[in-house]
Amino acid sequence: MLTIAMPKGRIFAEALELLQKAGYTLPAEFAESRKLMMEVPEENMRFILAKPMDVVTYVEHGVADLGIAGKDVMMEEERDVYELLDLKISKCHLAVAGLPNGRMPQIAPRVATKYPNIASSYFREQGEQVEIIRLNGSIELAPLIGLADRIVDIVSTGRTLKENGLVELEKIADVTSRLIVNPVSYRIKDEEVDVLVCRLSEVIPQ
Ligand SMILES: Nc1ncnc2c1ncn2[C@@H]1O[C@H](COP(=O)(O)OP(=O)(O)OP(=O)(O)O)[C@@H](O)[C@H]1O
Ligand SMILES: O=P(O)(O)OC[C@H]1O[C@H](OP(=O)(O)OP(=O)(O)O)[C@H](O)[C@@H]1O
Repeated sequence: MLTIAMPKGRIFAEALELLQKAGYTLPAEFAESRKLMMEVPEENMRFILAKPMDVVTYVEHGVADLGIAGKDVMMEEERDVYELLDLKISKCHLAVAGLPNGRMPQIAPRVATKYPNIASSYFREQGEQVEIIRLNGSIELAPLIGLADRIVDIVSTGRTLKENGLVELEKIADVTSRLIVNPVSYRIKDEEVDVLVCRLSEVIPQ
């Protein structure tokens, strides 16, 4: 049996659709239920539902064999998991944004973000020393209220930036969701994992 950690939230629906397209029959209540663990004996699979940032933790600890996680999450922390497939769902990108004409102060510019490691390595590579302010959401608020000079955040349609009068300044990286696997599961359940990978590969959007 394979245990798969699914991310709650916006990736969930797209990931579920991909699994269904790949021919997996999943219970109808899966999308609506509040249950966090569900067995699908006919498919010899078990699903757990986790916060997107936590999926990789379940997989790394081996309590889930596989998981679906955004590339942003994979970039933020180096973890002991393998990336098997780019599922090409939940497309977005990581970017630096700020107020139009908002200058970076010479001394200790502040950058608000949910991704402190990505942001600090990005600015380090640019040769800029910044103070990172970690937030958990509504990142676009930070420059508006004077908490930060820049933000590093996900941009998809650009609507959140636009509606808050911010502009994208630099793109950091493209982001899509990935199928990840625990290294030990990959070794001992290789046949089951390979079947899933093959079936998903055939339905990944181009
Ligand atoms: N606006 C977006 N459009 C497309 N994909 C996005 C967008 N924002 C985030 N993502 C991708 O979806 C993943 C999960 O984002 P989501 O907002 O569902 O989770 P979260 O940030 O943990 O949210 P919350 O804490 O509000 O539940 C991110 O890691 C990223 O890969
Ligand atoms: O370019 P857009 O299509 O507007 O999408 C980008 C927004 O989506 C995400 O926020 P989310 O909705 O997850 O809310 P959050 O602020 O709680 O992270 C991200 O952090 C941006 O704020």
